[in-house]
Amino acid sequence: MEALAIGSAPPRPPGFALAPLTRHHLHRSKTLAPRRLVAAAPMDAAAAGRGTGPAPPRCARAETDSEDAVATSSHSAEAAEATGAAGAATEQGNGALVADAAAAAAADVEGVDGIRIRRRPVTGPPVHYVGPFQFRLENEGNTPRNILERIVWDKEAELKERRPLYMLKGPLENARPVRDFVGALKASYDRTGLPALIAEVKKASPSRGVLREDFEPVQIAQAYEKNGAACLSVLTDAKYFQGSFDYLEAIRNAGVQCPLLCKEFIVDAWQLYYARLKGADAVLLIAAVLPDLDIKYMLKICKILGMAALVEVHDEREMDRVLGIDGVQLIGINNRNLETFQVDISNTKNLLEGERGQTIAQKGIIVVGESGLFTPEHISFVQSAGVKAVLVGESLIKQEDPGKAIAGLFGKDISPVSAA
Ligand SMILES: O=C(O)c1ccccc1NCC(=O)[C@H](O)[C@H](O)COP(=O)(O)O
Repeated sequence: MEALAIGSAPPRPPGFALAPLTRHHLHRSKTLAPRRLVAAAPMDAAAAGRGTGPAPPRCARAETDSEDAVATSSHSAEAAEATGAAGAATEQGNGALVADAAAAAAADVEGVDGIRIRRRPVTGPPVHYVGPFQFRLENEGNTPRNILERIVWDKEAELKERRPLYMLKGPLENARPVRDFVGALKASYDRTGLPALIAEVKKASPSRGVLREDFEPVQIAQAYEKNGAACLSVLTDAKYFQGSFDYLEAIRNAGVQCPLLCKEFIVDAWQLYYARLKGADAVLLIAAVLPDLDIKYMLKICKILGMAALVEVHDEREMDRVLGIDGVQLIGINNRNLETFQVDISNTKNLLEGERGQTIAQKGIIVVGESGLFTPEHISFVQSAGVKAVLVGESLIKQEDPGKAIAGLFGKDISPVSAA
């Protein structure tokens, strides 16, 4: 492992000097999306708490407003704040023209960075008070369009509370040694001839609510390991998955040998260091959220930290982007549609057909099939599509004995003991 370079400024891999803070990451829509004045909706817990009262009077205009801005990189929101991006708004008269312009702006974001998830609006939702009542002006620019966007915006707000990076330096030097995540997947595949299992320690999810009431992360992790999981994935997001970095740490400290994936919504390099500090051997990088430049930058940091990166894609476009990035060892194909939450495992097959599958084979990339795997037939379906590993949460965690459920999922006992 290379030496950790943490000082007062975040380390920058060679060739990436100042890249995260340049303004080219910042896409600012010059035209305003149509505005709607609404009573504050429960966008978050705090807002929900405040939103109970008599129906507010209709209000024609806000006194303050802000220009829409879409930041498209992990650092661009900070950059925008630093440069005072929020400005006064002007009202648009022609709704159709404005809608067209908003659509063009959204397409422009994809065109520039290839990401589907917009970053936190620089100004946050504009809030307007009339006497005791609170209103929020909703528009396309400040309203998350799907659950992943909502999660990411909340994550960016949550990260404002983080400790400065230099404070992680000392503890990081004493972090437990990193385990070989990719090696464990390969070894398991070679041992069983079946896709290696990354078993997910997942208490709840936005699509399914609470999956397991009596949630004992360490016990579950131990049971997964005993019954043949190659690696574990530990949800650390608290708000939407009821996860915790403490779970990751506790599992690591309990002597579990399986390498651990920190299942977090990474939007900032700081999270990589923190994940490592808490015992992660691998992290998730979501292509829908991160522009190519951020993925490259984060892959370099992962390498410095000795961690693997599971780069997650949802569709052909994201797959093509990720296949164009050097150094990707693991690609996860998520079968869950972010807009509808529907799970369709044929997504894995579709994305591995033809040239893409060939490129993946040539590059020696391990593909991980993610989400919606419940039966041995599902496992063999994604295996024939080309996956060498699977990431499974719900179908195991909901069973009375999640460890024993592994044999049910694969149609046979895959525990190391059974092979001995
Ligand atoms: O699980 C969700 O509802 C979800 C919603 C929005 C973004 C991500 C989400 N899940 C993360 C995952 O990738 C899954 O936890 C993982 O693939 C396991 O899926 P499953 O076996 O279907 O629990």
